[in-house]
Amino acid sequence: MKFTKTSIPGVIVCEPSVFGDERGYFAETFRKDKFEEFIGRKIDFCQDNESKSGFGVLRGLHYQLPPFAQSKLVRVIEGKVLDVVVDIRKGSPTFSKYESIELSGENKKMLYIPRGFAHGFVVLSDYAIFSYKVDNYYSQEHERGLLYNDPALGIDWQLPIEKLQLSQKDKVQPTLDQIELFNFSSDLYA
Ligand SMILES: Cc1cn([C@H]2C[C@H](O)[C@@H](COP(=O)(O)OP(=O)(O)O[C@H]3O[C@H](C)C(=O)[C@H](O)[C@H]3O)O2)c(=O)[nH]c1=O
Repeated sequence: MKFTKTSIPGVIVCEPSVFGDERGYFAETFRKDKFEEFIGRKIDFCQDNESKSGFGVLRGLHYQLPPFAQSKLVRVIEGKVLDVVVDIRKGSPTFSKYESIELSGENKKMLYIPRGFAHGFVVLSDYAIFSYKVDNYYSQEHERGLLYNDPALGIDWQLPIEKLQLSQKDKVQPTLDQIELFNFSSDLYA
């Protein structure tokens, strides 16, 4: 497993070793020991999620408030997405900054997203099967959103707006200046 830092400290690209042979391939997609060694923190993922979406579907930007804040390890099993994370931790040196990366069944890249970030993705292939681990359970009461095209974020989703397909909920999410932020200083992992 290869770990690579990104422009936002704490957001990490993970690339598994893929062992191909005449039958196909094998890859270890998660190793708790190696993962914890690199991020320097214990991690206890407690829930796996999977979603399938067609071309142009944009899911996000979503996060959960404490005490149900979630860190995520996300990957694409089939297809290709542009994955986007936004730092919404008040006081963070990278507050309001975003990082984006193409994740695909082909490149097998994964992204580790710490607590304190809004997350979303847009599907760039005909369809994509998206799979991810979270370290806190789903809590509808603590679920929040951020408007995907908030001008304050300036996210390049790579597709023209007319190609995008969002849920009604995601079309009307609040903007950065309206949402309840995380505190960079508080320990989100207590
Ligand atoms: C997230 C979640 C949802 N649900 C139920 C709630 C709804 O009845 C249904 C669809 O939920 P939603 O439209 O919020 O699904 P997504 O738009 O894919 O939400 C996800 O989108 C972005 C990419 C994220 O990072 C979050 O993990 C998550 O918010 O699944 C559950 O039962 N458990 C869950 O953990």
